[in-house]
Amino acid sequence: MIEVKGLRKSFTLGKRRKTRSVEAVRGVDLSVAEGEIFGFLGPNGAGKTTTARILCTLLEPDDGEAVIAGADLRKDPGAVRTRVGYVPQGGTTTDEITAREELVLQARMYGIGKAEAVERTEKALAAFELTEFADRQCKTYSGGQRRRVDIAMGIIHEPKVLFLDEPTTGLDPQSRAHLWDEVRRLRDQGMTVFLTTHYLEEADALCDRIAIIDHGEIVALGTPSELKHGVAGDVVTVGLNGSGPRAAELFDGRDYVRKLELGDDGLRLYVDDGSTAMPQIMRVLDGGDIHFDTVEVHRPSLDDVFLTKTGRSLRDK
Ligand SMILES: Nc1ncnc2c1ncn2[C@@H]1O[C@H](COP(=O)(O)OP(=O)(O)OP(=O)(O)O)[C@@H](O)[C@H]1O
Repeated sequence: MIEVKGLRKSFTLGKRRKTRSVEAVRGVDLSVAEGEIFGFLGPNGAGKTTTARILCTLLEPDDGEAVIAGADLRKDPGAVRTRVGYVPQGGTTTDEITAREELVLQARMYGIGKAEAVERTEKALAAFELTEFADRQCKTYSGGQRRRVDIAMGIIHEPKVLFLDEPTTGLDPQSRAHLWDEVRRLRDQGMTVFLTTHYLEEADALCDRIAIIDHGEIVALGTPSELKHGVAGDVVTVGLNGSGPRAAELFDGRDYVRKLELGDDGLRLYVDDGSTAMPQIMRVLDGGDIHFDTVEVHRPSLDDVFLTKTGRSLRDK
């Protein structure tokens, strides 16, 4: 549904002799399947918005190719525009206008006839649970309600692909969860969703596949579990009192242990899959008569993936 090859974009900053160039997007390749929720995860300034804006025809790339919903970005930007919806960071609603007016206006801007625009508006208001306050000015809405109006506006012309730029920034956890449900509902109806986020939990919980972007380049791509599993495996930590060296000896050379470390907190065993390694570990501990205080499995997070790929934590951003 989205095929991107070698996408590049630089911006020039400053004036006259003091200009410098920022390479916002540096050769991005990606492929998004129909009906997928695809996450573009990265820290501030990584190039997420620039990529999304290019793919929605709002910015011209310096180089590269893209085909979106069957339309070529460079040769037929008009066709791309009718097949995508874009919800920018911060939304598009106007304070003094009501949700109903916004939606009808948006539909009309896409050339949809009046009766049809009104009908689609009613459907969208119901689907996004906005009917109750559809005739109140947008400035009276909560953050979550206003975001739902933004998304309803983004899909009123029934696009094939919806681009959501940081859709849950500034929302409380409950509104965030509600919005995730809305996005899943759109996916279940067959829409392809491309969303940018810097929230690890959002990418993990919501996205079918993720591209991690840093300094304009994709550093990792896959399903959340592929990414997490690929870099680190699981870590089983056995809290021991005194018998650490003897336990380490017992586990040394076992085929399910990739690596082991003896630290202050006990023995750390790096394994492919904690749930299958655990029974074997317990048997070894039992058989060796090793007394332990705790056994814990740590599954790697997307932050571990980011850390492995970039040497930095996304949580510090
Ligand atoms: N219009 C512009 N003029 C100059 N530089 C720009 C412009 N737009 C983006 N940039 C720069 O390009 C880089 C990528 O920005 P972009 O907005 O794409 O990042 P982002 O990953 O979306 O970040 P955020 O999460 O903060 O929105 C940044 O260094 C940014 O300062």
